[in-house]
Amino acid sequence: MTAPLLETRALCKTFGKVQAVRSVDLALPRGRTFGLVGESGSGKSTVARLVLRLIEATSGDIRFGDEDLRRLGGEALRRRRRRMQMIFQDPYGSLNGRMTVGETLVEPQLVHDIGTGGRARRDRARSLLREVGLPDSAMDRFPHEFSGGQRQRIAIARALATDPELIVADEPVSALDVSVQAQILNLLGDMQREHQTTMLFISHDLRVVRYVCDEIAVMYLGEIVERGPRDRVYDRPAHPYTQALLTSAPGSPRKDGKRAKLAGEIPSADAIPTGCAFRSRCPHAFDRCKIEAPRMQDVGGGQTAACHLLDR
Ligand SMILES: Nc1ncnc2c1ncn2[C@@H]1O[C@H](COP(=O)(O)OP(=O)(O)OP(=O)(O)O)[C@@H](O)[C@H]1O
Repeated sequence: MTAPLLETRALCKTFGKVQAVRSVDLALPRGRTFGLVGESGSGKSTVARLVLRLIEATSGDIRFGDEDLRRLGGEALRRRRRRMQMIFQDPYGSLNGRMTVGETLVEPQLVHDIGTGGRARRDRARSLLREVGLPDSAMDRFPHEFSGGQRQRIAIARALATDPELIVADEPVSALDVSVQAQILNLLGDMQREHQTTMLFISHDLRVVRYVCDEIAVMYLGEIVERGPRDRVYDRPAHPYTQALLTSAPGSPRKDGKRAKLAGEIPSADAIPTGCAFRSRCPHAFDRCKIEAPRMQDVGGGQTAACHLLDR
């Protein structure tokens, strides 16, 4: 095993009384796609913003390569940022409508001092467009002239323009028509492999995550409750929350009727249940779950989960 590209230890973020991220340990292997799943409000986007240092952590560590990301400032942080890019859910909002596609792809190169001269940068922009399946003629057009899927292609090309080591994709296909989602997921997968980029892929949709991720972590109310290689987590989910998410997913193949669907709403992050945070919705909750928070434990095959049932 090579050292992970990105690692967090006991990462926490509070917004007043809201505990958005609670002691998250992550390790993203280089050149792989790591999926972070959970319902809306589980803290996924906050983790993304923390690791890109768009917001400051309340406590905990973030290591990027051999650097302590939370201590970086000034020029060193700027250099680091060049190696990290984000792809957002909304390709309409994330592209500047007043810039042509060519300008959109040249600008990050300028900001980060990549390439020498306008000509080289425009050549690179055209080659990025071709990579994401758009013609050279797109260079002089504006984002609004493209469909949602095409705009997400432009956003992917822009993310690649600085040759990043890490791409954080936050719900990158959730705003797209279902018919276009698979194309964009394929493209992201191809790009990731081609460029050997490490990707943190965030989605509430387990089907989407299964499609692209090598490893998966499941978040609930700011904590990671289960983690492991993709097939292990899908085929043998150990945590009742993961089981319920899988049973509740549209098109779920699990028709064995043994597993409960996800009941009720996720509690508010400013009133997290004591003990196990999932107990208020867990069909298996018992006394111990009220008083003691379960620790992550090994369930074999590189999979870990935090549930008292595992001790039974
Ligand atoms: N700037 C903020 N101020 C206050 N609370 C916040 C802020 N950002 C996030 N939160 C809260 O933190 C919790 C986690 O939010 P976050 O957006 O990270 O979840 P998520 O899993 O990404 O969900 P979604 O998909 O809806 O964005 C939520 O309760 C949210 O309301």
